[in-house]
Amino acid sequence: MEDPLIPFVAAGCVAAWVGSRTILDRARCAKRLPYPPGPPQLPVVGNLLQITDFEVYKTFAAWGKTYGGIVYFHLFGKQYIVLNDLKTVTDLFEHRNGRYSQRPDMPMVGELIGREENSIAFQKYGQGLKDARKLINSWIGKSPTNGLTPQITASCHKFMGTLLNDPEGFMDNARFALGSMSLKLTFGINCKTKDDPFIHLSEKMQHLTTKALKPGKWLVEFFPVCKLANVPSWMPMAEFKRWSEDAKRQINEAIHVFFDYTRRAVLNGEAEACWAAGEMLDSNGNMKTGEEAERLAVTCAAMYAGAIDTTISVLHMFFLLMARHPEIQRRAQEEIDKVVGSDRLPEMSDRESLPYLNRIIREALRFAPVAPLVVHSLDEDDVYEGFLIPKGTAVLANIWAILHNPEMYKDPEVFNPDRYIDTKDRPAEPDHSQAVFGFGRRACPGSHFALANLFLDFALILSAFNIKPIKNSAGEEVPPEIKMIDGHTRAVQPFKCVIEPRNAEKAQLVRQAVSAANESSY
Ligand code: HEM
Repeated sequence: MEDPLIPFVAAGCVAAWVGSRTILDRARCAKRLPYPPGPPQLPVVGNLLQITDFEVYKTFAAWGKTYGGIVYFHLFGKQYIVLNDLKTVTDLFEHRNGRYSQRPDMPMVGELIGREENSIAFQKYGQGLKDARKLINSWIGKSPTNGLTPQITASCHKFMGTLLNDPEGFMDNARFALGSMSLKLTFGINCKTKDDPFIHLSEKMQHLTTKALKPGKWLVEFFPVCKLANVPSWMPMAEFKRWSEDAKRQINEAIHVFFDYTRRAVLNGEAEACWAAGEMLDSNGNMKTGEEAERLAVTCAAMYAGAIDTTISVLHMFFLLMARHPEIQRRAQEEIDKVVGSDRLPEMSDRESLPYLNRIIREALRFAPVAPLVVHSLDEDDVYEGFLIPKGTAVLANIWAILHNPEMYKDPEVFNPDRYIDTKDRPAEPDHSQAVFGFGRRACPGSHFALANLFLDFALILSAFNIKPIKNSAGEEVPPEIKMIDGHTRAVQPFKCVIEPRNAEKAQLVRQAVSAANESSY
């Protein structure tokens, strides 16, 4: 813990709280139904000592083998349920979505830095969230790209240009390409370089949110009853309070910086076509103000936040997988060459004609789910298969366990795009890759957009470039290792690979596409 409060105050509160919770819980269970099964718990800390693994979803999956698809545990009395298989997740998050669309209380990220109010993903379920999701759906919710193909294509082409000119910087360049496309589509902001102040501001917001979400970092997450969140920030050890106040201020300021940029452009008659500009005026042509404008500003800011860490994680993983699997890369290139020919680059309209590439996308999503655990909650008690699920429980869908279930996927730790087709030796395995986008009424509203973007990036990269492992001093190729950074989304640890054009003609096609993209208004 970085910010421990006065230890004896905390200890007293903990003991009192956990004691009262335990008595209440026992009384409740005696009268009512049992909680789902789970591993044995210690007094006070509950299951804390059993979830020290940094890939905690693997621990949960192992619990699933002993206790079944639905597992109960607690940390300092805070109640959790893990759903380890597709059936339980579908039963609760999809079939009972009216009940399981809430987010649990998250004191640091939700309350203290204000993301319950100034984001979509951490917002409590209610009319405000429904309205925001409706708006996002009208921008990007429909299949396949909601008329955004030219914008996505221009952005992907510019990214291809950076692979030619700065292949070693591919990880940062990919992030910049996605981030700048997001700011352009949402606010009409044109970012030319990675040092653009709007990019910096967006990244700052991501960084603050990620820090607030870091598991185990904040004592306040576990002891809401002590009202740690309410301690005055001047107290000597209330560092977490001072940090969160500052983070909240920075996030709120940033949201308004973006929004005000577009508002000024609209008022000056200079606004580029973008989502924010399209929504700012009411039906009488007057600028929206007050709560309405505030809600719009928050919804717009959510687009960068929702898109960046998720999509970039898949894109980085793709480079890594291609460097590790030259035979898969070659097969995909052969498919693309056959369909596209040699005198043009792939386009969005080629999507249906490239089944092997589409299997690579599915398999990349399954192999390394970006958000291995997705958390929902409920506002009233529920009963499932005879077990009590108390209101307020953090209910975690273990997406990693679902997509790595050895009963469904042979050798789940192997990257194998062919697992989805029938062979003479075995039937096709099911495609549940959509699970990586979450479930029910909280499912990702950006999934169609993300998949279209990933398709075009993957197709263009494979069409024009070879991705290879780097060589060691003995001249041998050393495939990059799969190493992840865990957080609320999983990120690929920085790695190196060789990216070079397949031939001079492909490099020329990329240059032409980049010039056209730079000349376009996208
Ligand atoms: C590969 C890319 C992506 C992945 C894997 C992904 C995954 C997810 C997941 C797992 C959730 C939580 C779902 C749940 O609670 O059940 C989510 C929520 C969300 N995503 Fe995505 N996402 C991706 C791309 C995007 C993009 C491109 C956007 C927007 C442009 C976006 C916007 C959002 C928003 C606004 C939410 C919050 C929804 C809510 O809480 O109601 N995502 N995403």
